[in-house]
Amino acid sequence: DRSSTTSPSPVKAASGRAAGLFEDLRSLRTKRLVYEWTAGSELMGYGAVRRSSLVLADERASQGLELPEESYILPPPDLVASRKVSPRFAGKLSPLGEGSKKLPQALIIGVKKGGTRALLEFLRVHPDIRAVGAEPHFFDRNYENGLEWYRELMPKTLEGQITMEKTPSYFVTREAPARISAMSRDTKLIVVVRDPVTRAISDYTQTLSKKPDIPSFESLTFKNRTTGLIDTSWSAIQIGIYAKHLDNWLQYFPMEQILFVSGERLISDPAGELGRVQDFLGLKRIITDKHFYFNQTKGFPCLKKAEGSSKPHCLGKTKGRTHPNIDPEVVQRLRDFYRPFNMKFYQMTGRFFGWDD
Ligand SMILES: Nc1ncnc2c1ncn2[C@@H]1O[C@H](COP(=O)(O)OS(=O)(=O)O)[C@@H](OP(=O)(O)O)[C@H]1O
Repeated sequence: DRSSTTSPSPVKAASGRAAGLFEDLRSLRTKRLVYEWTAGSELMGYGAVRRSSLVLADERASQGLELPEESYILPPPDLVASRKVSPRFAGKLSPLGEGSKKLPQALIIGVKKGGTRALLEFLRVHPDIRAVGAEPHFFDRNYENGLEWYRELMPKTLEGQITMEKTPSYFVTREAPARISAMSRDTKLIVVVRDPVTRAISDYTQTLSKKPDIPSFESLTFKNRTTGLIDTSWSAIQIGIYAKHLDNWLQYFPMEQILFVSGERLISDPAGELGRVQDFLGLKRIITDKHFYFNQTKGFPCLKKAEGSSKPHCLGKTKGRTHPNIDPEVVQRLRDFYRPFNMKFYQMTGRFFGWDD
């Protein structure tokens, strides 16, 4: 039943437990900030763009809003629906265009710069997964458009196929858990996490590529460089406090419904992480080692054959950028800052991600 809206008691139990764990965070020096973050943060807000923003890239750029990755700007739904069956859909959709559009049963909700595009592209190889290429931003920016609008964006699926989308900002959107739970409390959630320090630098590198005149990473990191006080209102820093964001999700979803993928392992052992994801989604392990090769030039694993194609496929040039060198002292200060939050996150998820060696 995908229309139920109330939470079962296990969710409450899980959230109670999480709340307890999170209480420990109060003892941290950062306590005051943790609680300030929940209100009025740019991250928690939505509604900057209420209309279908997916095709308004230029307009959004002029409003200073973040653009989706170039090649993933979605064409209008009508165009998608009327498109002739391409080789991309080979074996998944009959030439008659059979199947129906369903709301997603699984979502990649984050984190920004975690490796979400790689995960989605790899998952699309599976014959039982159909995914939207663009980021719909439904549960943050486009919620007012309604569920029918959202469903229209989805590809047609046949019986047994799983519909998916990825929008990395959901993980830090305060309203997202309640909204997703209202769509279906059975939604499976996947979070690709990455060392928060590297993630912050990656995030900064992306912003820098669009706005070359922004201040240095080092100066944005601190509220006051002399005292070493970190500016936790800077989104590049805030997104990496995974334990705090996760706490919000646990108010609506039990831990068993959330899978954490290691962004680092997704690079060093893509087949291993994909195995876990396929298990979590209840799918046969079809994506294996055989699907990947390590591309020396790219420096990343790539697909031997992309979805519906016979050609090798690496992610685009915005994935796997060279990061600027950051003052090692600043990196160390950030490591110290994140350590307790990382520990809490390992404790909550039951997985050691190894960011704090
Ligand atoms: N196979 C493969 N190829 C290329 N890149 C890979 C791959 N696997 C993971 N990554 C890492 O993905 C990082 C980008 O993360 P996201 O796709 O989540 O970014 S975004 O939030 O959607 O913009 C990107 O971050 P940067 O290295 O900082 O560019 C990559 O490190």
